[in-house]
Amino acid sequence: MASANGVGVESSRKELLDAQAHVYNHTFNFINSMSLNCAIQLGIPDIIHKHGKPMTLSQLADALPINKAKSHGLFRVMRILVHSKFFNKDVDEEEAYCLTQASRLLLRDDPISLAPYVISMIDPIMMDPFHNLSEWLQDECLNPFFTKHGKTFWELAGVDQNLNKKFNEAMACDAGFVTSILTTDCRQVFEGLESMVDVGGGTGETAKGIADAFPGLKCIVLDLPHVVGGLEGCENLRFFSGDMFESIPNADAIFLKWILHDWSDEDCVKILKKCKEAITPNGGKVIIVEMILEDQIEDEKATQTQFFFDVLMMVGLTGKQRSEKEWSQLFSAAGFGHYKMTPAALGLRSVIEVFP
Ligand SMILES: C[S@@+](CC[C@H](N)C(=O)[O-])C[C@H]1O[C@@H](n2cnc3c(N)ncnc32)[C@H](O)[C@@H]1O
Ligand SMILES: O=c1cc(-c2ccc(O)c(O)c2)oc2c(O)c(O)ccc12
Repeated sequence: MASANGVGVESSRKELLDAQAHVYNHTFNFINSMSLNCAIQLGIPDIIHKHGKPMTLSQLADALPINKAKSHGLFRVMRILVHSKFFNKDVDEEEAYCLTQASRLLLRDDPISLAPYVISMIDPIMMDPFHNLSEWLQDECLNPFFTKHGKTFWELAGVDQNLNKKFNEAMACDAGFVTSILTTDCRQVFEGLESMVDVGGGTGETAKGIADAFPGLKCIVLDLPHVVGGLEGCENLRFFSGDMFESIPNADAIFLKWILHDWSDEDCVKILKKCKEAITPNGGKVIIVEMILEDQIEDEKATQTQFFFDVLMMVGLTGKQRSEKEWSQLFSAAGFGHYKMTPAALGLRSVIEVFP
């Protein structure tokens, strides 16, 4: 209803238009992900890096295997990525593109490149299940991934070599950055250990980084046959094919990075009980690298990203992200006595040591 001076109409019209813009923005937020995927597929960060100085649109178009008649399309994709701070526009002379810290993390040959991670997560096999979310909420299936593919993610990764390779590379690319922090800022977590099993350690990059930093530490990577099959260890690192729900090799410490967030509370208790059986009595521990959902919202973007990961685990697997209270309930249910958290040791993720 119009107020006497019409302000009501104006503010309600502005509120309505803002709400409409909000709906449009969220409907097309995926274009950020798709533009990022496009830039990585074309190798744009590497091409700009190799150019050695800010690169104009025409120089970039000439360096790319694209149809030059579509250079304006390239401009429009780059405009999105400049807006989302993956590239800067240097305007000293002609407008030219340069890298930001985020796009430096997308350089293919960088030891901490996240390019493989983006490529894996934007793959249609991984993305399609999101279209089944509402259907899954109404059906009896395990998760939207199963609704879409008729298999669990681990079952499909066991038979689809391309999916398996892309995913393992995605997980591996997280290792370099994480181990550089774990073996410095969190060095005390590993000091004094003689043996450690990285359960679900993938292709071993994280364990290798830790084994290199602690030459006296005997490390084992336990993972499924389609992940560790054929992998060769080195001095103090070896691979072990098995099922963490069946048996975990004994060690002073069990390392669980991005494992428990994959699984339901019930499965996490099963895994943690197997870990408790495996750790050395009197001094053994479980080392967990995971997110800890905060109750109070401080950094909205970090919280949103953690919520993204939470829904990701619901869609792709049977897991979730957990608050400190939820973590402590799991530890208690698995028979552990106490825990020590190092919150945000790894930015969005924390280090949790759990003791019998
Ligand atoms: C999300 S990935 C994390 C990999 C690695 N920890 C990292 O952070 O990069 C989960 C890992 O658990 C492994 N996994 C799944 N089910 C398993 C099982 N039953 N026994 C052992 N490993 C398993 C997967 O093959 C995968 O390598
Ligand atoms: O275990 C994981 C599984 C998935 C995953 C599986 C099926 C999907 O359909 C999907 O979209 C994502 O994604 C992960 C991830 O993104 C991480 O950062 C760490 C671990 C995982």
